[in-house]
Amino acid sequence: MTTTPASAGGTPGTGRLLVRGGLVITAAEETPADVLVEDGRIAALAAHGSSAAEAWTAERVIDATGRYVIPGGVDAHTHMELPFGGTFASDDFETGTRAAAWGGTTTIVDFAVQSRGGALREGLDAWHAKAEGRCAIDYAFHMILSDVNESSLKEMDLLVDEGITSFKLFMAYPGVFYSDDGQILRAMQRGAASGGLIMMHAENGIAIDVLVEQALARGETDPRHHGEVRKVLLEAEATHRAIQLSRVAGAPLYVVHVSAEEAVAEIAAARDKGLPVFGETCPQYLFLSTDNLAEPDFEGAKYVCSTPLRPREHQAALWRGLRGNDLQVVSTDHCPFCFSGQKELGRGDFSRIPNGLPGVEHRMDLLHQAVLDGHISRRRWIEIACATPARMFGLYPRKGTIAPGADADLVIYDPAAEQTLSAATHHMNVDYSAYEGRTLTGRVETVLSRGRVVLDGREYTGSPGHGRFVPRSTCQYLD
Ligand SMILES: NC(=O)NCCC(=O)O
Ligand SMILES: [Zn+2]
Ligand SMILES: [Zn+2]
Repeated sequence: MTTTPASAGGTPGTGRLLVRGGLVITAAEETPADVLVEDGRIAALAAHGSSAAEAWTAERVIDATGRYVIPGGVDAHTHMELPFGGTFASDDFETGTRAAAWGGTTTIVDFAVQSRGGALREGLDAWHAKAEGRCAIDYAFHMILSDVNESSLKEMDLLVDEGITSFKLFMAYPGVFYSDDGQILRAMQRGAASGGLIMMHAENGIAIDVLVEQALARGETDPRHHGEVRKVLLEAEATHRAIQLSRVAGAPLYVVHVSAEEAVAEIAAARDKGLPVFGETCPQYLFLSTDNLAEPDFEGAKYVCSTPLRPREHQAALWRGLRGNDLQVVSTDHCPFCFSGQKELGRGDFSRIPNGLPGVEHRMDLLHQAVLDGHISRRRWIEIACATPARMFGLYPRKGTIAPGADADLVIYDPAAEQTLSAATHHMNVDYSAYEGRTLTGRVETVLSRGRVVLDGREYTGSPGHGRFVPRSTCQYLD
């Protein structure tokens, strides 16, 4: 084990802190080691009881005996304050990043939005203004392209240069975020040239809108019909089409919020050919299903998101995809809307229910439960939740691992603590929990963000404005 000194930087003034006695888990290894933090960075690791570790002194020593010491989570898909369906996602950057910290996530990558007819710059400036001075943890941005034209294509290059190195396109939501195949191909070509990674919402939105209209005409207005019209075949078809377009453009492709077995199969087939195609899924597709969408008295609205929740049988393919690396990342797609006053906008018309689920607080814990349930290994947990999202989006090794020189974004995790998820106890600004009453084993105990303790033995010690914008390099998962 090395004891490399930290380079200058990080968070000056946070001093020296020592995490003693824990099991350090990264994507690469599990090591019983002490971790020395200096000025906001990892300074060194050394085996418990080694002469190097015994010689260390620090202003604060955290006893991690019986605990895991893991990298802070990297959630590469959040939507704080997203405008959608005439309302806004209910977490802003202050409440959303605080909830993320409670759940052991220390970096989010949120989506700045280009409005139709607007410039990328305007959208990016607006998102900087929303986030600056408010975040408890570090943050970065992707850019949503809602209007691919000559000028926005040119702007893509400028954004890559300033650390916005990924762009989301939508094959869904005609008239809102939707891009046609020609626009998609052009954006992919531009991304291929500049290193900007294209992220795809892969659902055939044109066909879905026909089915929505027909369903409503038949009087099928309940939330469960949202799942029925957004058919598996239309996710698979769009995934296939996106892959073919990316091949034509010579561009890598990252498919977001994959929910259907058939879509995983498309990604797996592309990867079998050696193509740079990657997939992300989310906890809601792994733990929830159309049974939730069918809950009576409009309760199913709590589970309306797109791509939609699928029948439970799809979950096995998602877990298999995560184990076999056909899917690389689990992000939350955190996009909360309160049941009262927001989800209720769609009473009598499921197509008016704002799309999205809360989840930024629970990703690390749900995936730890998946370790205990035998779906993934401990190291794979850290790989899909920390290391790979950091590499995929140009944040590694500053984020996503525990190594000398990395930011001291650390989580002391109690693998034996029991907790019950509930809206009464969560920290997200939303009036329901998608996991109400679910009992999990494992809980975040203490969290460091760049060496600063932001959660201290389940007491919140963070503050808005500690979190900084992190410009990203281009995708490192292709290296
Ligand atoms: N996923 C969802 O339902 N809402 C957020 C927007 C998106 O990611 O498509
Ligand atoms: Zn999407
Ligand atoms: Zn999203």
